[in-house]
Amino acid sequence: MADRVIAGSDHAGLSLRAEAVKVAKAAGFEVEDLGPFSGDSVDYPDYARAVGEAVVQGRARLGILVCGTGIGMSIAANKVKGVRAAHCGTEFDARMARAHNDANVLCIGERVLGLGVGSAIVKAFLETPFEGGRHERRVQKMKDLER
Ligand SMILES: O=C(CO)[C@H](O)[C@H](O)[C@H](O)COP(=O)(O)O
Repeated sequence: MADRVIAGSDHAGLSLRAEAVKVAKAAGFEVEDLGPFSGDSVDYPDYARAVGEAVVQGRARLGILVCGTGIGMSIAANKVKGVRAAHCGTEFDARMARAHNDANVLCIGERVLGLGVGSAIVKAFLETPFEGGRHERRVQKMKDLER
């Protein structure tokens, strides 16, 4: 079965979400795109919840959330038990979020990053594996905080 990514945004993240979907498909992922599909104003917590729950339920291995800044999405997604959402502003952030934190949801801001930098961050997030080792213990301690 193909590796799966699930994506969502609010109205402020439509264009970067579309780019993220293209990047994920080009990297070989099967993509589920939860929308929205018009520019009407919507509420980011609704999409953060939908993507976060889908990842935790195993419908996709990784999630991508885009809003204006990425901040609201990350705050909301991290309230879903089992989500480790990382708000990333650089490719280095994205690589470390996967390699060290085993982040399962990427949160990015279209109004801050634009499409070029945003797409590069998505690519870095999707292509970086979790390193394990000493980071396993730390990730487990984060999971313990949820109990
Ligand atoms: O949640 C956010 C800020 O942390 C997002 O950037 C939203 O996209 C933003 O708040 C939406 O703002 P708008 O004025 O309703 O377009």
